[in-house]
Parts: sequence; C-alpha cells; structure tokens
Amino acid sequence: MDDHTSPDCGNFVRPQTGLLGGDPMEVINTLEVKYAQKFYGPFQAVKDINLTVEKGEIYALLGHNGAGKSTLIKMILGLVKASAGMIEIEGLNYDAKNKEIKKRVGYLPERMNFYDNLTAWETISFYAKLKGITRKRCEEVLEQVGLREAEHRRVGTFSKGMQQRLGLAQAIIHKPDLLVLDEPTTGLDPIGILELKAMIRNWNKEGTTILFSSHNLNDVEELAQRIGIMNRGEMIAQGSLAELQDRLGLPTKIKIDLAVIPVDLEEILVGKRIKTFQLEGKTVSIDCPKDKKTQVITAVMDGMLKVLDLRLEEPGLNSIYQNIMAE
Ligand SMILES: Nc1ncnc2c1ncn2[C@@H]1O[C@H](COP(=O)(O)OP(=O)(O)OP(=O)(O)O)[C@@H](O)[C@H]1O
Repeated sequence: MDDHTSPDCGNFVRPQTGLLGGDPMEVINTLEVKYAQKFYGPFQAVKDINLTVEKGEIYALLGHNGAGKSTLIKMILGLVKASAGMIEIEGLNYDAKNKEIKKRVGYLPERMNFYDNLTAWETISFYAKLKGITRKRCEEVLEQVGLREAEHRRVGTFSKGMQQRLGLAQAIIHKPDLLVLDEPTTGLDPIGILELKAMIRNWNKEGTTILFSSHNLNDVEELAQRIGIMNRGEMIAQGSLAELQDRLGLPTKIKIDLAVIPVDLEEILVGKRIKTFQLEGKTVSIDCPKDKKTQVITAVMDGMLKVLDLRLEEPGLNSIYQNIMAE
C-alpha cells in the first residue's frame, strides 16, 4: 500500500557550504536524490539511491520488473513517503515546499485513469481549472499531442495511444520544469512510439528536463543523455552510454571491408599486433579497446591491405545492459 504523504528527510543532513551556509556558485540541479530508501514493511524496495538530474537533461531509469523504478519515481513525485534520504526538486524539498514542487513537476503514470464519459476537451479543461490555466493553453497542448481533431470525442472511445496522448497533455499543461514519465511507450504502436519520442525531444528542446523509466532499450538509447540502471532496489550503474562503456571496458568493433583477402592476412594483421580478428566474407572485424582505435586504424590503413570501407561499431545499450546485469 502506498502512503500518499510527502517524503521525509530521514536522517540525511544536507552538507553546508559557504559563509552563510550556502554556496552562491552552487549549481541547482533539477532533481537531487540522496541516500533515498523505501521500506514496505520489512521489504526494502529502494536502497540508498543517489541520483542527480541536471537542468535540461533527459535521464532514463532502466531495470527489470520489480527493480524499484516506479517506487523511486513515486518518491520523487511525493506520492510515496521515503523511509530515509533526501529528495530535492529545483533545490526545494517536500517538507517545506510541497505545493511549489507540485507546480514545477508534470507526471505521466504507467496507467492513467480518465472518466470515460468526458470528452478530451472536458478532461483537459478539468486539469486546467485545477491548475488555474487558460483555455488558450488547453488548445495549445491538445494541438501538441495531436488530439485537436478528437477533442470532442469521449475518452472512453479513445485507443490506448490516444489516452496516452491525453495523459501527456495533462502532464505538460502547466509547463513543468521536470516532466516524469513512467514507462511512456508501453502499449503504443510503432508510429505512436515515434511520435511520442518526437514530443519528448521537442519539450526537452524547449527547456523541460525529463526523467522517464522504460523497459525498451532502443527508446532509452535514442532519447536519454544519461541512464540509471536499477536492480533489486539498488542503482547499480549510472552514466552516459560512453561512460558505461568505459566502466565495463567494452571494446569498439572495427569492421573493414577488403577488396581481396590476401592469403597471408593473418600474418599481416599479427605483424601489426592485431592478434584476434574474425573474417566473414571479405569483412574483417577487430575488437579493439576504445583508446587503441586510432592505432589499429592507422596500422590497417598503411597500404598493405586493399580497404574498400571501414566503420566503427560502439557497443549498444543492449550489450551494456546485459554486461552490467551479469556483473
Ligand atoms: N505498495 C507496495 N507494497 C509492498 N510492496 C510493494 C509496493 N509497491 C511496490 N512494491 C514492491 O517493491 C518492488 C519494486 O516495485 P516497483 O513497482 O517499484 O518496481 P518497477 O521497477 O517499477 O517494476 P515494473 O518495471 O514491473 O513496473 C517490487 O518487489 C514490488 O512488489
């Protein structure tokens, strides 16, 4: 059972800096989570999570079912009370500035329940009224999510994709600084996913910071600048794709298409200190440490091989995720 109260600060004490206890040069991040924990009875769903989302970033939470993503998201939204730790949004915490935070955050839950008998226009007007927002903004936001033509249809007749768009409209209507999306692409068809990603990118370009959770590695790879991987309540890895690749020491694959395969190919490559490679047709693949790419490419291009094409393949999120989960 969720307890819908504000997260407390537990036993975390914010470090004080500067003469008056605050550093004037301190950058305020959109989201700051420190040592956050959540117990449901004796079960610990979230374990000592530290997470920072900088202004303007798109950050993705990734993890198996039950990893604790939704719980963490609800703690960030003030919908679930943290057992311990600190959560700040734009430098504000829920104990002191609950209402102020709510104005700055927009949320699309995993499942959104609307009144089937209301039209899209009536639904969005209802949210607008709650938040003191103008009719013009309702029109604008329905336009942005592509529901203007369907605005007088009852929500009960909407497809999953259309309901998701309406959910997005209510999440963005008050122009939040931080938009939080819990598995936003689940249940959408491929076109719906593409359109949703375009909307997310547009809002982000306009300055909205975005935190979303997902099971879809492609969506995460395409959208997120930084990724947090959770497992059994813990944050087991965080960073950009390149940082995660470095951390794991995963190689870059160099693929070389040759015009002809010389009989002494192995000798040539070994002579250039390339000991392991795979040959498929006329394509040679070399797994190379990231910091040795230039040396390997220079060695291959020195004229002894007739190279038609050469390309680099960095490991994708798929192999990064699998490696991290296997650690
Ligand atoms: N209200 C609750 N009471 C007791 N246990 C809960 C409650 N909510 C979540 N849990 C448990 O906490 C753990 C984390 O759940 P959570 O929903 O946060 O995971 P998740 O990563 O979002 O999973 P999914 O990807 O399936 O949505 C799970 O073991 C879940 O059963």
